Amino acid sequence: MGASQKDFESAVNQVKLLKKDPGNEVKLKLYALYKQATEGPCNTPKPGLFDLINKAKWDAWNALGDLPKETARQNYVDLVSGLRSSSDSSSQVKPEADKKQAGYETLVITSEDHITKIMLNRPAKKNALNTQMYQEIMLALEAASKDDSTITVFTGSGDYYSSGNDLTNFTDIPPGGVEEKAKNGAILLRDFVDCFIDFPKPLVAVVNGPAVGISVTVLGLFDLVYASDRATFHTPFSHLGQTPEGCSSYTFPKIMGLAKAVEMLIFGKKLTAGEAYAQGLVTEVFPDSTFEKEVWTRLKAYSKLPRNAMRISKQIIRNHEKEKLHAINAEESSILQERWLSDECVNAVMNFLSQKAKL
Ligand SMILES: CCCCCC/C=C/C(=O)SCCNC(=O)CCNC(=O)[C@H](O)C(C)(C)COP(=O)(O)OP(=O)(O)OC[C@H]1O[C@@H](n2cnc3c(N)ncnc32)[C@H](O)[C@@H]1OP(=O)(O)O
Repeated sequence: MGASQKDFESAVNQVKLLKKDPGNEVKLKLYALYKQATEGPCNTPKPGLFDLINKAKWDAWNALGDLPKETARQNYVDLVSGLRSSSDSSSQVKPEADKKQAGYETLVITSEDHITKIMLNRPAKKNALNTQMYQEIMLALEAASKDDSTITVFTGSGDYYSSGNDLTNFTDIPPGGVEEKAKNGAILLRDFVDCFIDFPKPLVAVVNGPAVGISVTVLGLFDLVYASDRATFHTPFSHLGQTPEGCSSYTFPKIMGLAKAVEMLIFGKKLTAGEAYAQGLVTEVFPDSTFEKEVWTRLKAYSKLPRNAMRISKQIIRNHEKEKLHAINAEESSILQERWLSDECVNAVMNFLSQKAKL
């Protein structure tokens, strides 16, 4: 026997109580099954090209064709039941409360041994950077620049360092339309990268796993980059109809030479940790089995060095290029503002959102 109307209504209520966000793909399935169960086959007009969210919803509903209402109702109830069991065993990192700084939702920030650690904490989304995470990182860097730590460390929670810009950032269109969205995105990007250019203390990346897009490009503004041998470095900008950011159009050719930078930034060649080390992007690679232990032992020793000497040395090394980096950041952000409106970029993002096409 199929699910009753009461089972269905109860499942609809349970969705609102899920502890863990099931992700866009599942939300689309739930939406489509709900519409099919309550209204039958999709017969509304297809939304326009730029109405990304409603188009994705329409596509999901329309894909169910003539599926009977009763079957849709049963499939909805089964899907929710599966989600409830996996939501109960959610595994986001929850460190000891006394060391953790409050007020951040997408980051876990701890201060210990003169080290402020900023951990990207959206493991279920491979630590993709959504708008909130960009904003929280800027706040965290501002706070770390003033706290009593000597060094600041970025790392990722779970198996990824970060999968780069959260592609769903493109779907939340404001009343001013896609032009306003692109303009706001360029301002956010510019402000975000400026914080890395201006950061006054030694900045360290502990790259625990694969890194994509903007999480790779800003590494050129870090002072140390330690990588697990599981890490990879990927900047698939052309595949996404986009162009380099994070000052990488300048820092990468400077770090690794023009030929290797072009392979990464134009052709999207993914580097292993060993290759990234050979090309100067990574300071040192460690076996994954001993990565955390070796890196943190090293960083704890470094963090005891005199604070002012380290800060002033960073200034001497970096300050003469700051103005240039700000100008490059402004130019890269403004070029991206136009790119985000291009068919190439819109199609690539829609492709990811609708099919979850993998790189
Ligand atoms: C202010 C704006 C500034 C913008 C600056 C410009 C920045 C540019 C960039 O950073 S370009 C790089 C953008 N990133 C990507 O294109 C990566 C897209 N993701 C993938 O290709 C894959 O997810 C993967 C290879 C990273 C991992 O694959 P796999 O191991 O098979 O895992 P899943 O795909 O199942 O991922 C799990 C879960 O996470 C969601 N997710 C992963 N990465 C992103 C992302 N970048 N944006 C949005 N969502 C992402 C994925 O959809 C899954 O979600 P689900 O469980 O299905 O809900």
